[in-house]
Amino acid sequence: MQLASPTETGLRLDRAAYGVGGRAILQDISLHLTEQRIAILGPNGSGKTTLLRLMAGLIAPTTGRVTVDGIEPATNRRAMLGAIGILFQNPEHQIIFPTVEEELAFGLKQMGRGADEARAAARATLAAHGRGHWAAAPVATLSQGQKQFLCLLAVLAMAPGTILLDEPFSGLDLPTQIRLARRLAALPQRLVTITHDPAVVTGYNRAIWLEGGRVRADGPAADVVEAYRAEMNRLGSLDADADLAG
Ligand SMILES: Nc1ncnc2c1ncn2[C@@H]1O[C@H](COP(=O)(O)OP(=O)(O)OP(=O)(O)O)[C@@H](O)[C@H]1O
Repeated sequence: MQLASPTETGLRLDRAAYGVGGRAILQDISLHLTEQRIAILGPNGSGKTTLLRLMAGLIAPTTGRVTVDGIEPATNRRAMLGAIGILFQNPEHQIIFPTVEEELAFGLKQMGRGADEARAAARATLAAHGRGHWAAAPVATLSQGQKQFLCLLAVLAMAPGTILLDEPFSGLDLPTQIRLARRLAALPQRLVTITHDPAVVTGYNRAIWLEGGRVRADGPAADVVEAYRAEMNRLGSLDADADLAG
């Protein structure tokens, strides 16, 4: 196997852009992400989810280049299964099978495992996280937080080197958020996390602030989060003034 050179390892975007129907959604994005904990910040509609979809290869850049360890994800979906996992904001968009075990086995089968091996690995993943009793459970009987955890287990079962998380805590109650945060913090994988909540990225190495489909700031997480928080507070106070004036 040929190893990627240091300039190719990690997630790279070289002048990547993405547009739909002539409308630019992401523009001129150049990033080389090698850190273990990376946050993506930005207001609604700034392009965060689209950026994760580009990184995962779910969409291809309209112009420019995206690579994961030197491989273009959109044209090498199979190679990406073991390289990059994505946890969507809404588990309902991720889950497609009726039972927990089938859901977990699916990704493993996609990676080329036989049906029996995939089922055994699915059960092993559940057992390793104290959820062996979930195997035969209909997914419909799980709560929102349990479904979110199932989606995380499905990603972990495939053991990707990088996990992309789109607002992993949205819609979860506080104890479930705390448990999930603890599990995520303990993972050895590289995490790229979209969030609106600066508290989520405490201890992160790097943060990227997107605005209008472009990178507005990129640097140490603490600095970017502080600048982002100050700007969001400023915008929030402008809204309040407008309300008073109205
Ligand atoms: N396939 C598409 N077709 C048309 N417009 C799209 C498509 N995908 C994204 N957009 C638009 O691009 C913009 C960025 O969307 P995106 O979901 O990436 O933003 P976001 O920063 O994740 O937003 P949010 O915080 O609200 O989830 C939005 O205006 C969205 O409506």
